[in-house]
Amino acid sequence: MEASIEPQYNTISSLTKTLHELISQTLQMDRPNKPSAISPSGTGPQPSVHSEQGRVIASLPTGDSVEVLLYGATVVSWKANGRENLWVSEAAKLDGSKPVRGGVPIVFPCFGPPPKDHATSALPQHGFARNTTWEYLGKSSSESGKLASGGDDSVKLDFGLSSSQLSEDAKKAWGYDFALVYSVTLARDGLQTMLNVQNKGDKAFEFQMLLHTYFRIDNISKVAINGLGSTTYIDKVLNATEHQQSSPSLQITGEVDRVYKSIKLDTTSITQDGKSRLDVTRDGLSDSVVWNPWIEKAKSMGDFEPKDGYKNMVCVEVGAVDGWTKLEAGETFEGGMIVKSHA
Ligand SMILES: O=P(O)(O)OC[C@H]1O[C@@H](O)[C@H](O)[C@@H](O)[C@@H]1O
Repeated sequence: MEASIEPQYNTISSLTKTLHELISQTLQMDRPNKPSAISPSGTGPQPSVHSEQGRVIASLPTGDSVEVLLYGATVVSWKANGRENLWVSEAAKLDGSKPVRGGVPIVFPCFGPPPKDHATSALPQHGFARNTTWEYLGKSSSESGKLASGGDDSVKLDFGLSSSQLSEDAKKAWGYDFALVYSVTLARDGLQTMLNVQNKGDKAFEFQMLLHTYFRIDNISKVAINGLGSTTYIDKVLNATEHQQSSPSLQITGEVDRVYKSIKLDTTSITQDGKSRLDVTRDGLSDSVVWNPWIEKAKSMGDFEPKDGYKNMVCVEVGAVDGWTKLEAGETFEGGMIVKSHA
């Protein structure tokens, strides 16, 4: 039986307070590299952050930038070295009417169509996080984490979503008391996106999560995905049967929809013409999905444009999707990725 929610937040200010408390708890967690404040030194150009039309845009003095829609906390652009690294469909809806086809939609609390016999069964495919409007919590600090740069070379944006912000339908379908904080750190040497999941209620819940990242690439026929050799995967194109990838490198020559489980190497690399293009490092997560819809599936998706856009994108999606992660009352989980873009 699902837990019922007691109304937690009577006012917007108590919600904001709770989310800020959550952030400060997050910042106090035992991490190898504690966050440091954005340098107020003023000795050189500083990162800039501004919001406009439901999105938050951060830029570094180098010109690198990131844009995050409040709808779904979807990262819709990440530019590094003058190049866009994310693919967004020309027909993507950015008005909150449906999840964004492109960028980095957040999949939570279920991946794919939820199983009928699970507490998520009444939710839509990939859950509610990608089609709910999040709150911008501010640029609380920069965080070096596995990124080398910090201080003036990086900026961290925090976004929050809790049970009280869900639509009535979503609350009814998944009545747990939770809080999510999504931290997007733009640094000179990469982008870090971390999802912190907290069980705020008195009942355990199970969830899956995934950062459904659409990477922009020049030409799919020149691309290889490396770091998934000797890994077991579920092939959703082949009736969800289980296989093992023997080759260290995957070339994409048709529809691919694979869930790689318990991956041994932390980093999955995308190479183009044999040269490193993007390195995707899992942090606290052990699964990844590789997806390219190819010709027919791209045609069948109304919001996928241009129709031959499958040649310019590949999804490498880090997550916890093999089975379920159980979070006891009061417990917290954190997972995400660090992506490096090679010029
Ligand atoms: O069309 P959606 O809901 O955004 O999903 C896109 C794809 O997302 C991938 O993560 C799934 O593995 C695919 O099966 C799915 O088709």
